[in-house]
Amino acid sequence: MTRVALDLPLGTLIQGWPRIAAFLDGLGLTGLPPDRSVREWLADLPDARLHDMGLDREQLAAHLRHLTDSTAEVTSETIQTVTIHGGRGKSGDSDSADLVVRAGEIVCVVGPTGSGKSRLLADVECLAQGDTPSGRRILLNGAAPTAAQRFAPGCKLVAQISQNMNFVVDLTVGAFLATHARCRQVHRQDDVVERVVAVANTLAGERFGPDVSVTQLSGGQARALMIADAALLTASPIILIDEIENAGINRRQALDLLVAEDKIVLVSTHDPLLALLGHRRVIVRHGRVADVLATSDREKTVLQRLEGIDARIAGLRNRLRHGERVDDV
Ligand SMILES: Nc1ncnc2c1ncn2[C@@H]1O[C@H](COP(=O)(O)OP(=O)(O)OP(=O)(O)O)[C@@H](O)[C@H]1O
Repeated sequence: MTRVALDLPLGTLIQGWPRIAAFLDGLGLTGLPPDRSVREWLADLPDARLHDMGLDREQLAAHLRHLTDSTAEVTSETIQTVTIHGGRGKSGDSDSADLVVRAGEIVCVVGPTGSGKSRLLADVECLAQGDTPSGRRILLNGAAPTAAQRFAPGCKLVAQISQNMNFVVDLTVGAFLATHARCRQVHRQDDVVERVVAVANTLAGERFGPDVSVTQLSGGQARALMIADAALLTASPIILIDEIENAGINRRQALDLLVAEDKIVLVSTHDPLLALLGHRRVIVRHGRVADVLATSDREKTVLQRLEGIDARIAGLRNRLRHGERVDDV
């Protein structure tokens, strides 16, 4: 077992490694102290308990090591959890908790300007191993990523859709997507291209076709195209989004699309509607994870009201765009 995993709290290990959770459960080892490290727990496990299981301490450690090692060989298709472990803020205070994000979950990152939202996303983007200013370690299925997972260009586990996205190629949307589909060795490339453009058009306010150049897309259209591409064509199981502009893109639909594809989604945002669309939100303060809140039922009701207000603002925006006068709201 890697050092990182041995030093992890049991709770994190169980959440992050589903196979270990099942193994311990099968041995009747339930209700384990979530805050103790594996090393401490193993050392204190009574001999009688081990005897009942027909294992000695070494064998139990060896089984856990085997399960950890075999899950370390994960491919992009099998990333079930991303764990953000052991970080500290700008003044050196530790993050309030480890954060385990599961496939199909949206976690929003909120906090004042300069609080460390982008740092947190960047830590995930580079699969940090204590080598960034926050000291965070990112674990995949509970284990440290292999060198290939971190550095091999063909093994891109994390896709980032950033705020300042400029295309450096001058291709049409169709040619751009077809090139991507070819790189991914996707069958029936024409169908996929058509599907990505169609889905992007359901997200973007203003429609665009496959023949328009990517450099001519508006900010909202480019973001819609990248989200549709990330959901339908990119193999990366982890998607990071640095804000989705509120003008001209259906944010709920964009996130639903990624969740339907079982992606692990982290979104940094200042937008209340987007923040409440997440299943949970991480509150970042002075560079540190200060809290993690699950979106409550009352907040979901607030979200519905916000979406109503948002739709009215969108309607108003459209009328103004089309040169109309607005005498009422
Ligand atoms: N945990 C940390 N340890 C050390 N430095 C940090 C940490 N978190 C953030 N910083 C530094 O603080 C600065 C601001 O952080 P960052 O850009 O991530 O903030 P932000 O919340 O994304 O801001 P904005 O909302 O303006 O985009 C950066 O220089 C970043 O490197």
